[in-house]
Amino acid sequence: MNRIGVFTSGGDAPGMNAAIRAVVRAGIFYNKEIVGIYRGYEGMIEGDFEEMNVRSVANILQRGGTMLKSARSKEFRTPEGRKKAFDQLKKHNIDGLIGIGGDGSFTGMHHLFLEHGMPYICIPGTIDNDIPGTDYTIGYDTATNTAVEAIDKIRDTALSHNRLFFIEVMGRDSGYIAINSGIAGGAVSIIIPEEETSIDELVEKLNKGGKKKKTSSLVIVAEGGKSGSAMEIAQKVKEKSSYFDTKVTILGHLQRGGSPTYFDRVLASKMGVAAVEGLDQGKTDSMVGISHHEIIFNDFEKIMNQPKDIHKDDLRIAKILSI
Ligand SMILES: Nc1ncnc2c1ncn2[C@@H]1O[C@H](COP(=O)(O)OP(=O)(O)OP(=O)(O)O)[C@@H](O)[C@H]1O
Ligand SMILES: O=P(O)(O)OC[C@H]1O[C@](O)(CO)[C@@H](O)[C@@H]1O
Ligand SMILES: [Mg+2]
Repeated sequence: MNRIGVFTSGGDAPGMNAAIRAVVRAGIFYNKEIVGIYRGYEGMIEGDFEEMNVRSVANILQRGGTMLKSARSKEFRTPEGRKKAFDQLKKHNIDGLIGIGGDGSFTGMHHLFLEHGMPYICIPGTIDNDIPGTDYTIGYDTATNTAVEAIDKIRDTALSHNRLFFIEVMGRDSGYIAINSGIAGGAVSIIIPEEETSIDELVEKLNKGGKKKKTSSLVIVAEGGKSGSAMEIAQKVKEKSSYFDTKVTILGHLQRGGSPTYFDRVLASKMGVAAVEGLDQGKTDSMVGISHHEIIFNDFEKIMNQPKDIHKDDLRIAKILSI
């Protein structure tokens, strides 16, 4: 393994830059050549490559976003698109890949490996924390802290105006950001895609709070849930009870940006070094992860066919605390 390509793919996540830096510096430390691939699989198909050196990654550790830029590529989902990407990698003598991205990006690398034998290691970088085989993905801690900061601010207005707020957080089909920002932000209820939510039970809970002189409430809603968006849930609640002055805030992409927390920087640094070492030692079709504070590797087949369990106990705790 002499020349390693590094890229970021899927939604950007705070800490991706720290991971790129770690891959480039560890690669150079182990006498490898490192090639940066711009715009994820889109840039891989087009051959948008650049040689990286120690200085290419100076002053990026603390920055949000990704200096290599990111993309979602439709073409890479096809065997023809992946063949084009592989031809570009061969043309540039790249003999191993380190991709930083979410479950979709990992699946893409797996297909490239199956079809063309390109060795790779995935570094889990997504705010969603929705990849099995690691306790944490890069960006999740920062995004959840950002959500909590926003929730605290909304609470000020909720309290001052006696309002009920529905706050929608990101997480595609994953309730991680919702559960933990909900616990940290003192939400009365947390609605996640992994669990059915009864609107009647929610209204009953809110009414109960109202009777106990609770004048304001925050409900955290994860996007992509079966009960609908925060806007739709708020509407359904309004139809069943006119008791509340109701507002909706969608936090959206502000959760994806900003300077990474210390946790995400350290996680990204550890995972970046481990990915280079793993690839150099012959590991492939695998993802670096963290479990009980230890760096681990998991093969694609072992982890990607199982759902990541949402912590049922966290939901239980949220329910106890929101009486
Ligand atoms: N099943 C698949 N087969 C081949 N390529 C895939 C597949 N799924 C995803 N990809 C590729 O990976 C890219 C990124 O995937 P996706 O948009 O799902 O984001 P992700 O990596 O899961 O990150 P995030 O969820 O944080 O945005 C896709 O645009 C596509 O090019
Ligand atoms: O920025 P885009 O492409 O709209 O994607 C939004 C999605 O990306 C994420 O931020 C990360 O996967 C999800 O939480 C969200 O559903
Ligand atoms: Mg994903």
